[in-house]
Amino acid sequence: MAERLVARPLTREAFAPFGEVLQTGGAEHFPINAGTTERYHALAAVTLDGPPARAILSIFRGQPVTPPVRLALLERHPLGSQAFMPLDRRPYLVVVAPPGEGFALGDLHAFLARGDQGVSYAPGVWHHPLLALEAVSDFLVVDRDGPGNNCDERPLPAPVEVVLPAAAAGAGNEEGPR
Ligand SMILES: NC(=O)N[C@@H](O)C(=O)O
Ligand code: NI
Repeated sequence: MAERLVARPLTREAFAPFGEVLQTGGAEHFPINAGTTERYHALAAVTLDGPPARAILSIFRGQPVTPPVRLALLERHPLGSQAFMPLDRRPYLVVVAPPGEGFALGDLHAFLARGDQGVSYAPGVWHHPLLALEAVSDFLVVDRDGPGNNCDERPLPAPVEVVLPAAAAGAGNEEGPR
């Protein structure tokens, strides 16, 4: 019998122990380009620790998962942050646990992210690899490329199933607060 983990809506406050939420709502912003563009500034910083490395931008094309989603492992990137921004503006799942040498099932948190929200995992934060929902979905990913081991995987102590709260199941892509 798998442990049930209910996903809750992603908010900056709830995600703060794990990193930043990339969204326009609540962000510092100002007009640029003679007022033709609004800059939502410094939503997150890119962290590159360890040996000299570079920040790179990639696109991850994720196959969708169908809740209830059964998890078997988490991973972490001890030497750098990793950010995901949905390009198809579909909701997706984020599962995290605080940084540290390990984690217990009680340390896991699941979030349902809207299609207008990205996340940036702080270095060392345990997280599940990309969990797209509904359809094949592209994500812009910003993370560290360089020497040193920057990906540790750790099996869960027991199977976990992530379920969507009925209320959030229809979250879809409606925009967050602006
Ligand atoms: N391994 C890899 O590039 N992807 C994972 O880090 C992930 O978080 O999806
Ligand atoms: Ni990762």
